[in-house]
Amino acid sequence: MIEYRSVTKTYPGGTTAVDEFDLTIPAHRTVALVGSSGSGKTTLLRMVNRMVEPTSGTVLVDGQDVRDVDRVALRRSIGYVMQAGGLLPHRTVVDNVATVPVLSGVPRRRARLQALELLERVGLDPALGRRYPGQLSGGQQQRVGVARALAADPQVLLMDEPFGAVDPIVRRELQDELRRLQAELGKTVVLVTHDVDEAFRLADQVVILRAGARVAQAGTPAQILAHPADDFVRAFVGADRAERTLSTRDVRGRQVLVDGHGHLAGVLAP
Ligand SMILES: Nc1ncnc2c1ncn2[C@@H]1O[C@H](COP(=O)(O)OP(=O)(O)OP(=O)(O)O)[C@@H](O)[C@H]1O
Repeated sequence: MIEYRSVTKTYPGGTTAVDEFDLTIPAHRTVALVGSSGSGKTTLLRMVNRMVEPTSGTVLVDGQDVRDVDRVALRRSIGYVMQAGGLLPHRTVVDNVATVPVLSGVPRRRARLQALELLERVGLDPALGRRYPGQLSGGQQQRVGVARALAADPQVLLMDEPFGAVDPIVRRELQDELRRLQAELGKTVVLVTHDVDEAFRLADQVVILRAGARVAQAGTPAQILAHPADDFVRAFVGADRAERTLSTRDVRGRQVLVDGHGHLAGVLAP
């Protein structure tokens, strides 16, 4: 479980990126922080592993104030996936994945074997382990980034625009993969994205942020879509977008769903 209690972050230049933020993220759930550029999403994420320290307030992971945990130990115990993988270019894929376990004392051979298993787990051929990151596609690099974040078997996974740098088809594949992994592993995932569709697809809870990380609305995707809190949320999620407004029609005795463009969206089960 991750708790933000009245957290504020004012950067040295005077920008208050996060203003009195409160949120509880239950264990084993995926929460998406969504908002436009500069709304404080990355700042919020990085406060969990102390890459950013709050100006005031407290962040707790499993009931423990992160300030009371050694920074290096904390960072190694929390998986972090960033945009474009963030891989070390001069290390092979397998060594990228094995780095944190080796630093934490796992013998190199065992760490490499585990890394090969992890590559398989994220849908990559382990033979790619011998390559360098520059010899992989963007989507493959992102998968390696996920494998690396999982290597220390963390309870918490922080993901900052993890699929931002790939094309829409690969993005969709990676999203499906993450859903599968999440169903299998049950980590506590905090996902930062500016893509509301991605948030709805992946998260149990979605938090929509205005500037200063002020919560415009928090809820399940269904709650937010059905009852947007205000015009800001409505505009942000496009609740009235044609592809989201569905209605039923009777076609030869079967109920079919059509979207606002009149395109078939599905068939209702009898
Ligand atoms: N190291 C820093 N020093 C000064 N100001 C910063 C720093 N990091 C972020 N900011 C400012 O804090 C605000 C929030 O930034 P943050 O990166 O958390 O937002 P974001 O929602 O993740 O944005 P994006 O989607 O563009 O990544 C912005 O106004 C940004 O300019």
